[in-house]
Amino acid sequence: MEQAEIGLIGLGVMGSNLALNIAEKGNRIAVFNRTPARTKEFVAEAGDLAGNIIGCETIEEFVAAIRPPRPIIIMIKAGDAVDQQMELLKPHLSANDIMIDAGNANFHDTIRRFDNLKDSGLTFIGMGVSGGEEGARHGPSIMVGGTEDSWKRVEKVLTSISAKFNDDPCVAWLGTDGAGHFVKTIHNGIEYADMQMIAEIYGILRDGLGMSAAEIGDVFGQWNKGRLNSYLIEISEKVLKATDPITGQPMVDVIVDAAGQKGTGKWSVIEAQNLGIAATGIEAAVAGRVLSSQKKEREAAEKIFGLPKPAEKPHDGMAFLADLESALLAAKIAAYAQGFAVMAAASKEFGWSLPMPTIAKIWREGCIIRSQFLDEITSAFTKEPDVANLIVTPAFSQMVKDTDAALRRVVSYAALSGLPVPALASALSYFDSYRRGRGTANLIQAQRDFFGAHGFERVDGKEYHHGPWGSGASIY
Ligand SMILES: NC(=O)C1=CN([C@@H]2O[C@H](COP(=O)(O)OP(=O)(O)OC[C@H]3O[C@@H](n4cnc5c(N)ncnc54)[C@H](OP(=O)(O)O)[C@@H]3O)[C@@H](O)[C@H]2O)C=CC1
Ligand SMILES: O=C(CO)[C@H](O)[C@H](O)COP(=O)(O)O
Repeated sequence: MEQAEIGLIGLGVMGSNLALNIAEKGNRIAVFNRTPARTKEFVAEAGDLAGNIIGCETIEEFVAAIRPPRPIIIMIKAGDAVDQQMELLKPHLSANDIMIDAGNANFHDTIRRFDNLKDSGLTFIGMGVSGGEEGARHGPSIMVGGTEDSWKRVEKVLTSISAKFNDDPCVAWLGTDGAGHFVKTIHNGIEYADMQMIAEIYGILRDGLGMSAAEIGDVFGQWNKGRLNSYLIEISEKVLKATDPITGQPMVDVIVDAAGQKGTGKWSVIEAQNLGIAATGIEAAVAGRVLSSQKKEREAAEKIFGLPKPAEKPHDGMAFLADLESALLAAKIAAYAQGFAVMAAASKEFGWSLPMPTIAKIWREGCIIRSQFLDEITSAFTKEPDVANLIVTPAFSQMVKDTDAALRRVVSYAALSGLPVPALASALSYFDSYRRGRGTANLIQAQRDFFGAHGFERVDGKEYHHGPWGSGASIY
């Protein structure tokens, strides 16, 4: 039997769709799944594509079915499962074979796996894949980390299966070892912020203005034709207009308001903190999911405090809807600017030289945060690849100037109505902090010096000084 050019392990949601995508693009692929019944089922359901697929029930059979040197994609549950799978695979591989972890790995694990294989003759690629089930099947955005040589060996097949924005493939080599998985993690962090902000706007429309799910869906449908055009707004409209087949209620109204999370948002926040970058939108989104999951506590608290009466409805409903649209854009700018700032800091820290314009480019199609907005980010970074913060580029500073007043009005309305908008409010505070040359940390420095003799810099000199705090202060 003719050998396959590539192998794939893990026929779950992502792996099975990626395998069909690879087969459809004319590549012969061998597949293996821990539970063999799934492999049989997958091949049986592959239809016309089955001719390009070799289903294997054992690892030995799987490895033998791929032409050396073998590129092998591992698309399984992230974490220990990947280490276990790699250990099972390793003894069967030969020099120059490449193991490609395509799951949502923590980039620290990717660096460790990359280093562990360095002297083995085998190669490791850590590859972020975004786009969910549909993306995997018809064209995901792919973020590759590893050696440049290993990238060149898989570039052709990855380019063939990736999403395309116009004719540009949404796949790129972003740097060594953990670069690809780091960028995927921040992609997901931004995804969390974007989703949280959309949910907060939904909350204002539902609980402040009293709109039905379908009416809110219409609003998002309108916005999707404008500056907020994006996959997440598009699916929000579809979700809000869907009906529960069991009760006939809007589907969204019968879903428990407790969000799951698998780790990438939390990792984004941890890395941002480690790198000293304020990623307030992502932090708010992760905290928002945590609070959402404390449903019983929230219900008990509502019994104690009740809910505040919503503020008086805005007199000009249409103007307020326009404010909400602008507010969402303003907050989105803050979250994306923060995400890119985290990547810039990581690039320096880990020596990756992450290409910001390329990252924005490969997020324009295929991935969950794909949008028109990312094309504008691509243009801004192409003009100024090393800019400190996206919000100071000419295009984005103008957008902020055009929208920040609306964000202020929306956050004020939400605060007066007792409606939680942690991500929108964090974006406003971020702008207000970032653009204010003289802040209030002088008082914090004085307090630190008072209780801990930490010293402070004076506005009229560079050396550290202590204040005249008198008795009771720790320096006396
Ligand atoms: N779903 C999504 O939208 C996206 C997911 N990802 C990432 O892709 C990866 C796969 O996700 P997804 O396809 O959704 O997951 P699924 O739950 O659909 O599938 C999980 C797969 O992992 C296999 N598996 C689990 N544990 C082990 C193990 N110990 N050893 C070997 N195989 C194991 C399962 O095999 P078995 O059938 O035997 O249980 C199955 O093939 C994850 O890292 C996920 O975070 C990335 C982008 C988007
Ligand atoms: O990577 C993805 C999308 O880009 C996956 O869907 C991931 O599972 C999303 O994260 P979480 O489950 O934490 O919401």
